[in-house]
Amino acid sequence: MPFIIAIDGPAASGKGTIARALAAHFGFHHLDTGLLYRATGAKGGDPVTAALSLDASDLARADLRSAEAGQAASRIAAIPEVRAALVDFQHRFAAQEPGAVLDGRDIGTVICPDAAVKLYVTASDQVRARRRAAELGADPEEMLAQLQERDRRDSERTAAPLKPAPDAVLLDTTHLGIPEAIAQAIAQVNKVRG
Ligand SMILES: Nc1ncnc2c1ncn2[C@@H]1O[C@H](COP(=O)(O)OP(=O)(O)O)[C@@H](O)[C@H]1O
Ligand SMILES: Nc1ccn([C@@H]2O[C@H](COP(=O)(O)OP(=O)(O)O)[C@@H](O)[C@H]2O)c(=O)n1
Repeated sequence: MPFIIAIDGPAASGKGTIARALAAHFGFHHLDTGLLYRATGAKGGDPVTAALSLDASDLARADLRSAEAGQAASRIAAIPEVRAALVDFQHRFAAQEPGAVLDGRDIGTVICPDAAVKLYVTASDQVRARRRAAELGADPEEMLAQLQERDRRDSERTAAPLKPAPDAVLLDTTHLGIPEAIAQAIAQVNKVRG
């Protein structure tokens, strides 16, 4: 049985940073599931067809990290048929030995409800906006409005909304530096791995 770590949370909370570090530390595979939605939105055309035909070149596009790609992703991510089209790929990824770390919005609730460890990573809206604005060279106030709009859409949709799984451990990174946040995540995994 592969060891699965599910990491969910709102935009720019530090999910990817923690997921990459956990995968490196434990020698696991890592999938940023947000990239699947970003690539689907960026591909254009019918989003269900786009989701079903994603290939490596779609996922390697240089523009996927932009704020615009994030907004487009969150719009198509509310369509149940788009989400359904991406489930198999995520399940196959999660089945890899010796383990996998997947980060997104619905990993602990829908995609991998039996994950060995579930983390729900948060940070205050202002801190998340500041960090993402610094990363993209954007205005923090505009970024705050964008992140809040995206979080609202992701939380209010009916299909796999953003919310913590009942058995998720909350990790608030508002006052944590990257090394501290990673250390806390590793400690949570070690509690389960023994
Ligand atoms: N604990 C932290 N302290 C300071 N900056 C952080 C922290 N965690 C992540 N970051 C930075 O914040 C930005 C968003 O982090 P990221 O891991 O991409 O979030 P997510 O995957 O949730 O969108 C990145 O620029 C990252 O380097
Ligand atoms: N498992 C997932 C991952 C992302 N998404 C959607 O894809 C968008 C982009 O996700 P992301 O993880 O790349 O976004 P950031 O948190 O990195 O800003 C989100 O706002 C969600 O709408 C989703 O619905 N389910």
